[in-house]
Amino acid sequence: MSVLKITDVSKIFAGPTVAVDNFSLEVADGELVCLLGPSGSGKSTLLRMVGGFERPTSGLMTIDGDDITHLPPERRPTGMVFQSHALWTHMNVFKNLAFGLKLRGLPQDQITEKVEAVLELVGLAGYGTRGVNQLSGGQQQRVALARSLVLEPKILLLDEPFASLDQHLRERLREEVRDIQQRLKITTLFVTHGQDEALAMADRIVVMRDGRTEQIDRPDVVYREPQTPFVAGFIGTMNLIDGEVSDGRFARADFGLDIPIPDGQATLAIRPEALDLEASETGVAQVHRVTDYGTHGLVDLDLGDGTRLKSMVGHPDLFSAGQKVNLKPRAMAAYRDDARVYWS
Ligand SMILES: Nc1ncnc2c1ncn2[C@@H]1O[C@H](COP(=O)(O)OP(=O)(O)OP(=O)(O)O)[C@@H](O)[C@H]1O
Repeated sequence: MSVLKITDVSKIFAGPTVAVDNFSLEVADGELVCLLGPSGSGKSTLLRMVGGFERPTSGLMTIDGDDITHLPPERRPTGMVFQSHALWTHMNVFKNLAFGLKLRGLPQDQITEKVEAVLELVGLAGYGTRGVNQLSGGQQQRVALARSLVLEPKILLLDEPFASLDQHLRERLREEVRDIQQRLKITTLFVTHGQDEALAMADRIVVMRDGRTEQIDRPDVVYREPQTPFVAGFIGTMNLIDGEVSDGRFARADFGLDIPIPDGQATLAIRPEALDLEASETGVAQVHRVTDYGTHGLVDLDLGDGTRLKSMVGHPDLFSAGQKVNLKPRAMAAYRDDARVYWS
């Protein structure tokens, strides 16, 4: 059952800039969907429209069947957490969380009960009397999350909530938020331009480009079966090589396998972990650099014309700069005119 339904929504800013272009999406009950895309692809604008902070130029949005397209934020069953948490620094943690409940006219004992429960949920039990400025960045972001959750929204909207935090804390918080989201089974729309975050947290990822959907799928599917060269290049590390295919063979480099598509231009996509190397004095590529990461190695290769490729290897000590190698892809995809025409 879908809770949130976005149908043909567009947002055109003066300029004109088409920030969101005829976008449709259904989010199921309890699902966490990540909007992932490069800067300017319209993620934040879309999220802000769902939260009521931006008015769509056209289109329809419903929550549980009710039209919310033109409702102000406070009349929607949504809770939004912003990148900069926007907590009230002149109030302590408890008051920050209690504020919205007070506006709703809840009695004090219920307010206290709900605030304490949500502080416990985000791992900040006992922090109620702390000033916001006496908290670390990560704790402040937990309070911001708690402030949304305490109002028990049907849909949680998160706009790059970890962007200002360091890598280590970001990884911890995304696990915590995912745990909380799953425990509460709260339907969540999450904006990020971090692919790791999307792959780690999402039930489904919407890859956005120029205000449109490039692909919607489960994280593993987006990673393994990117439908367009844009998605292939955007998610994870990918070797993308343009060239001609003729009689099933890639003209620029012999990969030793047939690519069964009609002759013509193609973009090949091969993951570094799917590109095996075989040392050979007549190899088609030359090793440029070998980096040993301990758990694995990364070999940078040159196809001879300046094209760089990467191969992930289990034994980096077998390779050295200047060495010639043959390329043995175990899996690849071929794209033509922005569509996937072959994959193995
Ligand atoms: N208030 C505004 N007025 C005019 N143009 C805007 C406004 N807000 C956003 N835009 C434009 O709309 C487009 C989409 O912006 P948006 O912020 O939604 O992208 P984003 O994918 O969230 O990017 P980022 O990851 O950098 O936050 C951009 O071209 C942006 O310049």
